[in-house]
Amino acid sequence: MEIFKYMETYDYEQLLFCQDQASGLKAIICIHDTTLGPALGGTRMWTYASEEAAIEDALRLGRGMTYKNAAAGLNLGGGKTVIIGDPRKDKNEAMFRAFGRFIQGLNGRYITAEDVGTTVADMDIIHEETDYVTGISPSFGSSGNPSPVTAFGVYRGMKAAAKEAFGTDSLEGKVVAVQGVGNVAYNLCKHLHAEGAQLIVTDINKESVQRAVEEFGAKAVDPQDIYSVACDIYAPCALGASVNDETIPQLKARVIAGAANNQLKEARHGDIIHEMGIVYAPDYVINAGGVINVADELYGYNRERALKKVEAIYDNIAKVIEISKRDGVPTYVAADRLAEERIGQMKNSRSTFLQNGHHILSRR
Ligand SMILES: NC(=O)C1=CN([C@@H]2O[C@H](COP(=O)(O)OP(=O)(O)OC[C@H]3O[C@@H](n4cnc5c(N)ncnc54)[C@H](O)[C@@H]3O)[C@@H](O)[C@H]2O)C=CC1
Ligand SMILES: CC(C)CC(=O)C(=O)O
Repeated sequence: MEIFKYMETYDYEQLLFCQDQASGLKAIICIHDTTLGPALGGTRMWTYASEEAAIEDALRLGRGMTYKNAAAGLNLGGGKTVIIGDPRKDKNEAMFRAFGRFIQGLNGRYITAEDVGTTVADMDIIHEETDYVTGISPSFGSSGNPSPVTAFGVYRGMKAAAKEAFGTDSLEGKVVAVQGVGNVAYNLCKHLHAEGAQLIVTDINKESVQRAVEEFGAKAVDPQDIYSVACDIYAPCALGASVNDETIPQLKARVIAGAANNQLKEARHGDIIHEMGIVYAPDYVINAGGVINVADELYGYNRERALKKVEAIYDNIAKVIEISKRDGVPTYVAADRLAEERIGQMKNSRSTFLQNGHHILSRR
């Protein structure tokens, strides 16, 4: 990968490699765009097949956060971190302390939170070194684990997409195929089960599947079979790129609505599903509940206020569908237009000179 070429193509600001030998920390922080404010995005810990795969993930996820935060109406830019390692084996206190010091060194340009492989406990350790971390324990006045709130937002967005596809936003009796029943999807399943949806689930972790079977009466299938099951809604809630050339021909669903980031392997897959008449709820619009929740900490966390904003993901998905129909474009393009319009307007207003920080004559 030609990194600078890639950064230039998608207008990235900064990519940082952080290494701490004693703790084994290998982290890549990507700051994509800070037009709207400091870059906020979680930290993913994963066993990447190669360093290149980790860099690509950081870059894609960081850019996704710029669009997510802009489309959600947050005054935040986009960034993300990936830590290379196995979250079940390689974590230690010193690793997250070292990482916290690197974040502190950015002086507020980047604020972190949880993502796949990291927990509230990890954020609490980072907090020992920096204030630029959200989703820490509620005892600090923070919002805690973002996953249940992300799930609530996905549930709301799924209803809006269902309204478009089925003429009603009731999910009662709808069959939902859920890929990955981790932190977010477990909570999503709770909402869906309560509304009377039928669940088909899969996960590479057998215990997670068993929990969904026992608690929600879900039907379990093998990971490779989740794409082809007879269902109304496909909810990708594991990792990215599950909508691709191999899986699209297998899909029976009329709606794709789930929590995973970067669901489309490539943009053209969004065009294909659009042509097939599938209603796709763009990933970064529907899964913004977590970031909306942690961002509320910047104003003094108020859960009621945060949940009200997350509830409105229903309206945001409806708006994206409306733009898609008005402009005759797939929903992923409509979502990009929504985000880019806001960033573009702010970029322009920021071109006005303002003397921030030191006085221009302070060198005297
Ligand atoms: N946690 C949050 O608040 C937010 C999460 N997301 C995204 O939602 C997705 C899920 O996040 P979490 O629930 O927090 O992560 P998680 O790690 O708790 O859950 C992911 C689940 O997917 C399973 N999985 C991985 N590969 C799989 C495969 N090939 N087939 C089936 N299952 C597989 C894992 O075993 C795990 O149970 C991720 O893409 C994450 O980036 C997006 C916004 C916020
Ligand atoms: C988990 C969130 C709080 C932020 C984030 O990284 C995301 O929305 O993907």
